[in-house]
Amino acid sequence: MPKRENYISWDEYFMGIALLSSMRSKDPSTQVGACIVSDDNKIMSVGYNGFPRGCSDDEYPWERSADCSNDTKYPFVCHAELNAILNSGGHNLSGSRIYVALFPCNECAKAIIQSGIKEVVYMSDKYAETESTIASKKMFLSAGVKLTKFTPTHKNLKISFDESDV
Ligand SMILES: O=c1ccn([C@H]2C[C@H](O)[C@@H](COP(=O)(O)O)O2)c(=O)[nH]1
Ligand SMILES: [Zn+2]
Repeated sequence: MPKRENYISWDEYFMGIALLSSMRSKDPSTQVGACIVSDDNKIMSVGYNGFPRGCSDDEYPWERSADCSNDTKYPFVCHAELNAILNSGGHNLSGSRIYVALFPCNECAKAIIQSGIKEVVYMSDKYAETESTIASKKMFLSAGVKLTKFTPTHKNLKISFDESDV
């Protein structure tokens, strides 16, 4: 019997894991997932955006705007990329790549560069016009981090939990 032909690429596999991770996010507006992969295609860590441990999802605010910035999510939420870096358990991330649903902000860009990650594969760049993203791109360029827009060959992937589908 010939091998299956319609299998997913490495990029689709790792971006798929980043997107699956993002589905754990409680952020009602933007769910971000990240997956860090070694140069020999081993998954080193994953993360998604959420409040730090001990900071309840039900007590901290999910608002995008308020009179006081501490009544919004922004000072408190830990970004997907930073969570993925912190979740890697201190492993050497030099030469790895990170798959992200959303182009990293300037704070995540600094953490990505300092941890030795060499490539960012991103899907959405919806905040491309913001100062944060412009600063990220400037730093990535200076630091020699490769930026790759994710180009899938499959438009959608289906995951079924129906055991009769196995
Ligand atoms: O690099 C990034 C940038 C943003 N995030 C998270 C932080 C927030 O939870 C959302 C953005 O919310 P908006 O309502 O779209 O402003 O995305 C991240 O994880 N990584
Ligand atoms: Zn960020």
